Amino acid sequence: MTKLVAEGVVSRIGDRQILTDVSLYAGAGELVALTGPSGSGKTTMINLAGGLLPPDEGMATLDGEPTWLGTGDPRPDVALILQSYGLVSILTAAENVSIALRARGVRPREADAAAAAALDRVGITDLGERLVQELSGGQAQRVACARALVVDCTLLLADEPTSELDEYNRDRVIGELRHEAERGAAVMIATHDVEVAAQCDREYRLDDGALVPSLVR
Ligand SMILES: Nc1ncnc2c1ncn2[C@@H]1O[C@H](COP(=O)(O)OP(=O)(O)OP(=O)(O)O)[C@@H](O)[C@H]1O
Repeated sequence: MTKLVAEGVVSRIGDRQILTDVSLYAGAGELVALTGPSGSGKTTMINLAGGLLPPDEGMATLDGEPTWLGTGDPRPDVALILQSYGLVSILTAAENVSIALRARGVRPREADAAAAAALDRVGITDLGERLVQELSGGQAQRVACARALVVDCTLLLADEPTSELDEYNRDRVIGELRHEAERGAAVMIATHDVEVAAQCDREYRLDDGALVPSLVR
């Protein structure tokens, strides 16, 4: 069974400790919330779990293998929804989603069909041909969600994936992340939104880089 495990993770920037001895896990089929005030270390933990950053101490593993590959690129079976989206602004919404599959060796025609279906899942069927730079913040955020949904990943890490969405679209996106968990992925969502955290199965709360044990559920 797929499992993300972080054990004793420490992250430093210069002299500052950003994460202190963080241990957590997310198993296949689970939707796990990572909450905490602004600056508490959620993005750092998501990036580290996704293999974008190496831990200074401890380890993050997926199915027993380190998520950090030494390059800053995530493993192909890991999908991330980044806080900054990380979309290519001069490509269309559909191209941004399709590219995630093409980069994994899927044939263009198949990738394009899957991209259209993923845009449909997040309610932006009609925006496929629009350049990302012409989209609203909430529309672009849903393109970033579609790009993560399309790859059938084993670990999906989402950093504030609904911060720009109205309630309807927020619940729709969380519903799609739930589908990914039901399909067998482990899903971790960093969020400020108590409504989003309430829809998750378990919650880890960070405060100033450390887990708050009484608020782990
Ligand atoms: N590149 C960086 N250089 C210096 N400090 C950084 C850097 N990235 C993050 N930090 C610091 O690390 C701490 C944790 O940041 P992080 O973005 O992980 O928090 P967060 O909980 O995701 O915040 P938010 O909810 O505001 O997105 C903050 O104090 C931040 O200032």
